[in-house]
Amino acid sequence: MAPHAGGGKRSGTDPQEGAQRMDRQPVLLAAAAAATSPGRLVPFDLLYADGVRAYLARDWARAAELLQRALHSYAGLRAARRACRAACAREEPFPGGPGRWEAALLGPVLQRAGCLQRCLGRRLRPAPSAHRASRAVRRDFERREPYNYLQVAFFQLKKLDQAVSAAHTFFVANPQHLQMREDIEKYRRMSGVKADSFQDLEATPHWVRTLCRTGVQHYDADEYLQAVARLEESLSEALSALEECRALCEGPWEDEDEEEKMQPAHYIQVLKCRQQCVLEIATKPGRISATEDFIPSHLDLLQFAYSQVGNQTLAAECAASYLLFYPTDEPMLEKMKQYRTELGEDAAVTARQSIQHYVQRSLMEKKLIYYAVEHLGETFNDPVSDSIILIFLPWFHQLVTITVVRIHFSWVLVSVGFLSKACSCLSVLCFSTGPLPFEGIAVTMDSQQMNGSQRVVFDRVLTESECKDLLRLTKAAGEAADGYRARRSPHTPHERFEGLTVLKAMQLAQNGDVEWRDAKLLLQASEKSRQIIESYFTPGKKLHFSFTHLVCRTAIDGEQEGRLDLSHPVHADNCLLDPEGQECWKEPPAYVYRDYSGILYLNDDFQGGGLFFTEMDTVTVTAEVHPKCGRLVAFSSGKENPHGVWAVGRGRRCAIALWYTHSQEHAEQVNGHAEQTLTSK
Ligand SMILES: O=C(O)CCC(=O)C(=O)O
Ligand SMILES: [Fe+2]
Repeated sequence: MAPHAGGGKRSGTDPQEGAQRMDRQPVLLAAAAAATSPGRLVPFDLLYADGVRAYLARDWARAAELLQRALHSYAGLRAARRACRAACAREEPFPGGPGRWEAALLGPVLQRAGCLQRCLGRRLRPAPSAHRASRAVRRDFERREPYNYLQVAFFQLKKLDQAVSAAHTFFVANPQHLQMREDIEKYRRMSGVKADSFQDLEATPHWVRTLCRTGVQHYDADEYLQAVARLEESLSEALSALEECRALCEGPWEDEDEEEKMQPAHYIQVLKCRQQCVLEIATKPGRISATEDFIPSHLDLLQFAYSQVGNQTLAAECAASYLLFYPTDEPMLEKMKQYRTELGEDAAVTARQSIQHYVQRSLMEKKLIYYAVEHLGETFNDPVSDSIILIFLPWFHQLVTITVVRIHFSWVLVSVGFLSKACSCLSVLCFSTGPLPFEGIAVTMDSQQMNGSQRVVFDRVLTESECKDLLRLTKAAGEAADGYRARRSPHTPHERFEGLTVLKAMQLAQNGDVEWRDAKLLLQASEKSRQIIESYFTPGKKLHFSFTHLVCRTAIDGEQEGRLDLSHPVHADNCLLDPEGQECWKEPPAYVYRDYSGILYLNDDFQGGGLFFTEMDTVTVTAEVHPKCGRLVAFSSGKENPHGVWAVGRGRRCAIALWYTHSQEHAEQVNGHAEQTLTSK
């Protein structure tokens, strides 16, 4: 059975565009046919066009070879650009005083142009201009279209594992592609397909995470030599991931000719995007210790591991590097003192150069952005969390105060389409989060498996009998004398909607309409979810209840025929989605202070009602969650997590919707009061 019988062109742009160009340039065609000589990169669009021709002629072996070479050339070209951008970025001057800020912003623009041209000229043979593929072909590569052809070719060649990894790689970038979804399902059912063939060949090396995890495992097992080796590797991977992220901040270029003529406004966008990279690398990718961020926590563990294997010099170097992030960290300062004594006062102890460079560069780029905010009317919503801001003290405080007063917090979100793209690659790094505070709970899906960031599914948060009790609570509340009845859903005329808050549950218990035990269970379930979500996403940083709502959605019989709407339209929980503008406005009436959302499901005996996540366009589905008793889905409440609920076609779907905030000011008091009342019962 062929996944695509007929093997015709299925989607994407026509690579024959490249072929037309090829006809006009026979010399390059010869180059495409020739073996790649060292240092020579055959233009990827030519290889692609040849590959697709072979594909259409059903010459599978040649198609596979050419398409693979096209991908290889494309990767080589990107690597050359990355290397040049990195090299030219290093040349960007660090200004010395306030008078030179303007020059610092404008200077690099001019300098880079020349630098990039020279660098690419040295690296790319034939000349850089030969590598300028048409926009359509570039788009195909961005969408991983060559893998779509490749999987068919491999399948025909009976190279099943390669077909599967090509299919998977394509699917990761095109999760809405139904045909490929079906093919993947077919592959999964085929005997002879290994589970580990489902690899994303374009992913930030998946082994980074493995490295990091094994590093921590060795550390936990007191195997410090091995721990040091693995942690050093994963730290250096993180730093190169940062370079990669920074390089991606500068593209994709609409027109590569533009690349050499970068405008100041674009440079500022690039700087903002790079700040996002700092966030993605230094914080979000996950904490390997309970409270610190990715890079500093590596340094902390390394510092200890080196001291255990007797290398005090390197231990001291890691401690000094760590202090660049947390300069007032008492325990580390204490250790530093100890290392100095052990090594002798004369020994020079300095932070690692790579870490110094990272910290200094982030700081300087942030300064440039704030300069632009202040003087050039730029807006900036600083993505970097307050723990990282410590790096920027004391300078940061002073500047923030001035800036904040001047612009009255009117920063808006950075609207750079490529930003999320550039940075999403990093959220797959070592996502090993804080330990869960309860036994028996399983993480069923993490952000990577859900194709997004800050998303997770836990199972077994409630037992079957707890779900039953809570469902009984919803029934009893619905039947209560005070008319707490289901109304038509605010979201759809085809469903009824009942909502019960913790406070309401208590009042009903007081009236004897529901059981105290069940009302108490509602509170306990919310608190348990809060603790799970806090320890998973924000260990060490308190999450308060913002709002808790036990919601049931019931299909109205006889009103489901031909229904096309959703039970809950796609939305983000703390901002107003604007799919056309690819924006999400963090302003009222959105609940802007909500930081994390959770939904704890109670049942699955209904039809439809799945929760799904989309891209900002609200139509490209990236992940789905099927409700069932005890399943808790949690995610950050912002624009990175637009979500909706499929129509409930039959039955009643109940779940506790939970929202949390870091802001004490917006914390819901009800749960606190409820707790006092209920614990006294
Ligand atoms: O019930 C669900 O699965 C999601 C509900 C939701 O997104 C909301 O109430 O904001
Ligand atoms: Fe929501």
